[in-house]
Amino acid sequence: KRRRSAAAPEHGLRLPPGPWQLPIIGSLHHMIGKLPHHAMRDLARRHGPLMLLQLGEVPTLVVSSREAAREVMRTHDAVFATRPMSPTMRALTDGGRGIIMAPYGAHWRQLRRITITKLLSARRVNSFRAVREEEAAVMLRVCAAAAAESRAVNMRERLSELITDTTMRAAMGDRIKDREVLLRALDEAIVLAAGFNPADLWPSSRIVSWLSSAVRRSEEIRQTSFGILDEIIKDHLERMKRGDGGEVEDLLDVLLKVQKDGELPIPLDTDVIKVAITDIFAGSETTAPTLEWAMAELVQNPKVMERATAEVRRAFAAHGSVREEKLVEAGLQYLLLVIRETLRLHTPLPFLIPQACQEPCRVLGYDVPQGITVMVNAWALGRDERYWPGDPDAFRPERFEAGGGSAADFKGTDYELLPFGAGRRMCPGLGFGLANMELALASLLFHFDWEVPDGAKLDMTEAFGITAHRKSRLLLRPILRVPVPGV
Ligand code: HEM
Repeated sequence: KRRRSAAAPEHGLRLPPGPWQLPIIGSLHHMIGKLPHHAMRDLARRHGPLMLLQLGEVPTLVVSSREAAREVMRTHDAVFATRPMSPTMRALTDGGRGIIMAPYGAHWRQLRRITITKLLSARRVNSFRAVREEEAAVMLRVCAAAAAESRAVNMRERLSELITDTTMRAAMGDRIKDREVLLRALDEAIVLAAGFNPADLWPSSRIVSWLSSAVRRSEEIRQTSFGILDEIIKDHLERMKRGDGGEVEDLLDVLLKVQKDGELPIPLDTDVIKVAITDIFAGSETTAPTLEWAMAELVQNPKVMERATAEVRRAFAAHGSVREEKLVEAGLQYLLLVIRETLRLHTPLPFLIPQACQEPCRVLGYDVPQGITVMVNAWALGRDERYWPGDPDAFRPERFEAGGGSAADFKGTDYELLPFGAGRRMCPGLGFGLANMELALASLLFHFDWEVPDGAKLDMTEAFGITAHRKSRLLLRPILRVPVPGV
């Protein structure tokens, strides 16, 4: 077959290869019937680790090897440190004013600094310890009730509720008006953000944008959530004035204080605070699906489940429940590897968050044009036979132990394992996310054994969406082994 480059071949440029294209749809026909990250892995096997696609009108560079990822995220990190802005994203994020979608520059740099030093620092994450423990206890009580009646638990519901409630309390406390409306708006925003909708694929077409409701709807959603956040901010400011800030300072308090102090080079306006708070929810969307996959893999792999359970029960036998303070002391090594292995196989953001090339650049001998969207197929890297020889698809946390075959970790320096990305735009919520995941998993395994209700094999199919979640819901029956306090 004839290979064609996605971007117009300019004079003397050596563009990366890619599959043949059709008018208007570009390369999209190569992806029909498959999940995008699966389709792009299959295409990359034929066209190579740097591949040009044309997704509708949008020229896209797909990165699919460790070496190519290192070039993009380390060697040329600054060149690729901006985000492409689709019409839907522009509407949802008020033109990229939050941290996730902000173009690279002074505004992003300032928000990133505030996020790292004040919102998601280790100290701040620790300050929400009690919130996490209380919410985990709520989940455990629901599981204990199910166990008492030999009922199965809908894990997706329980885990989503756990993460949503924990995040909500950390972000803006627990006295929230219109909580349900806000959560529904945020949920819908996540679906719209997945892209691959006509308005984002053909941004220049007026007919398409007129026919597609995505941008209109995104605008409405932002207005709804901004309206609710206005009220919440008003409440916070009144409480701060009264000196009644609640027990734990929440993230909105922190941002409002930063705003009031007024010591920033770029004043923090209230709309930016609203998008920044929304970003915290968006970032947390990855956590519950990861926990659900972890539980699914554990029940499918009884030996792993046994070892992880034994480790938690040994560490907390004397306490009768999992306490986060002790969790850190106990250092549940194996459980952490279970999480690492889950993130490898079920990379929650299969393409990370798209980046864009800010200036013409050479990568692995190819010319990469300015403005092109860059997608790193982290999911494909995590399952690549070259980096995980022998059993790339097997769930085997032991692979990360000494002599187990891989020393890779997800800290952004091992480019075959990139669930949190790497470089300047790497996830600043790693600590926040891990704290939630560790406590939740340790608690579930400490108190209960888990089984599939009819002993059937689980369906491990993934659903379409910006996060790689399970297609079928996960129903598991808990069997109480250690009493849940207060039940
Ligand atoms: C399992 C948990 C999580 C995973 C796998 C994950 C993954 C990612 C990835 C892949 C990126 C893009 C990195 C890049 O472009 O190189 C990212 C960015 C980001 N994440 Fe996370 N994330 C998680 C949890 C969280 C949590 C809990 C929060 C907030 C509380 C959060 C906040 C953010 C923010 C604000 C960014 C944007 C950073 C920027 O553009 O400068 N994440 N995350």
